[in-house]
Amino acid sequence: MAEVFSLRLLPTFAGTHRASSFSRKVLKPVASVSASRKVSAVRLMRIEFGGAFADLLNEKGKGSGENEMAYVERTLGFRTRDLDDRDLRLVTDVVGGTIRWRRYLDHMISSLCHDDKTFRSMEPLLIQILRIGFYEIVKLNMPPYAVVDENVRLAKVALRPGAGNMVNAILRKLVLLKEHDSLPVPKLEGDDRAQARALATLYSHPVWMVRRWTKHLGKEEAIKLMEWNNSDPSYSLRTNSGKGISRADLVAKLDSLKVPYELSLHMSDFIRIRTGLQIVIQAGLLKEGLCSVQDESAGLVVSVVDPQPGEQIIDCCAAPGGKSLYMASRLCGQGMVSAIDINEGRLRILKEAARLHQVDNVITTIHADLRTFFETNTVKYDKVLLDAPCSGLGVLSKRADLRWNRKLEDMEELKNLQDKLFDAASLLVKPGGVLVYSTCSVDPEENEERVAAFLQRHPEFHIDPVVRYVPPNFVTEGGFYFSHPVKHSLDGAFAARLKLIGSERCSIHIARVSSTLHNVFTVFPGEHRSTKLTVPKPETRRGDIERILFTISGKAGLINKS
Ligand SMILES: C[S@@+](CC[C@H](N)C(=O)[O-])C[C@H]1O[C@@H](n2cnc3c(N)ncnc32)[C@H](O)[C@@H]1O
Repeated sequence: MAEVFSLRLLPTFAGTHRASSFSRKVLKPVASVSASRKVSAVRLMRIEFGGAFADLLNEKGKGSGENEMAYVERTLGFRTRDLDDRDLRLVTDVVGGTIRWRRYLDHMISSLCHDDKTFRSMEPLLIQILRIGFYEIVKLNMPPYAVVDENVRLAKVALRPGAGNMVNAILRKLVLLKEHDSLPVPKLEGDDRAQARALATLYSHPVWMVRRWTKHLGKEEAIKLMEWNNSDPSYSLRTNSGKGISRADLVAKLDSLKVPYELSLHMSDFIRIRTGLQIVIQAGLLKEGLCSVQDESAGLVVSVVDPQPGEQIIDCCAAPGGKSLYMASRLCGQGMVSAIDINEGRLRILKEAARLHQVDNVITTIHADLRTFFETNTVKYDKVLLDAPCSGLGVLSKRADLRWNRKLEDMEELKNLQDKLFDAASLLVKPGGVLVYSTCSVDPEENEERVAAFLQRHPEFHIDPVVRYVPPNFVTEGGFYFSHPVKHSLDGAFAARLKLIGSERCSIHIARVSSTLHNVFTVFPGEHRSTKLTVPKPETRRGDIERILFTISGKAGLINKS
């Protein structure tokens, strides 16, 4: 398709361009720069400044091209031809890799600039073009002079001739250094802090993550985890048995599309693919509801829940619905999955997917904040899944941009939210029922530590070891499920299965301490444990067991006054 030129003024990207870079007209033909390179540069701008996602999974196959082209036109001032399948793969690889290696690439780019100020004052689009060039030369080992040539041309047409000259000078320096095997990389020396900074650059992660992982895992394991996060992600497909599709049916489809695959070792309805996801998307397998993209590590969380036909299940943080859909399909049409989420838009996606997967007769969506849901809800469930909002530190290989968006401060906030949601979810469990707490994090503070804190507040629950539900190499010493990216070559995930004791097994004793304080004792016969809580409500009497247990969980204000 012929290139089309625009004479419009170029807009800013969230105010990040310098004025000189966009208040000018594009006059020169730009056909000589590859479409994938132009799209990659613009997509990187969108991800860094416009909140877009790094992966193309969020796009609906080829149709996304139109969207992409509109962004290209708005940012660069000219259109480019539509992307073909090969271009799409290239964009996915270059964008994912350039984002992952950002810290490492920036270190090298700034080392090859005159001074740090030159780097810091560069236009954002110029930085993206340089990052792409550095990534292609250093990590993809592409023919260096072709890379230099193309990136110089892109800088010239998208910015100005001077920008092209700068790209030329810096990339040529890089090529020379690479040829002499003397790339400017930091040395692993000095005290812990200096080493953490060096590791953060060498493996391109935020320093706080490196410090956290070296503390929790040790240096060697932390490095292995970072290497995993920097590797190309592989994906799994789950066959949609709810629609009567078997794994053999999906295998036949993949064969006909020539997409290489491996059958999952752990789950009978999963297939792993290393490459070819774009082909699967473009062939319409997801759109037709034949399968879902779901990591086996997430599927194993559903195995921990172990949905059985006829059960009432509630998925407390359900959207966009990967686990709800899988649980629904395992109910074989009998039972119910109530899917709550606070995010209405994401819940709509879940509803649409349920229809597509023909499990909408089993799934009911509820738009609510779990923290207050119990105030109006009276139903109790056999199984309660809390797939809590978390840092996502187990899925950094798939979510290339996430590492740069997460901040250390998020962790405290997330832990508080997780505790609140955990307490709220516990109120939905039937006596004798099951509560599963899960995350896609590898961080013990979001996993084991949250469970331990919960059990302190809720002695009415006890750990039900997951050994009966997942393969033994996924079971931790504490009886939890844990998928370790390096050990299992899957995303990181965690799940604890907790059981609420039957109410008949718990007795409550209330002793008056003073006119304003009562001690509430819950006694668990046969479990050799009891808990005591001093309740500051003189009116508190034997009352409703759940309300008292709720009191024990720390919400004394909600105790039944009757
Ligand atoms: C990890 S995601 C859930 C992923 C989902 N289980 C799946 O498998 O597709 C966490 C979800 O929690 C939801 N969430 C966060 N705070 C919530 C709250 N207070 N009440 C209900 N949902 C909440 C978010 O909107 C988000 O969709």
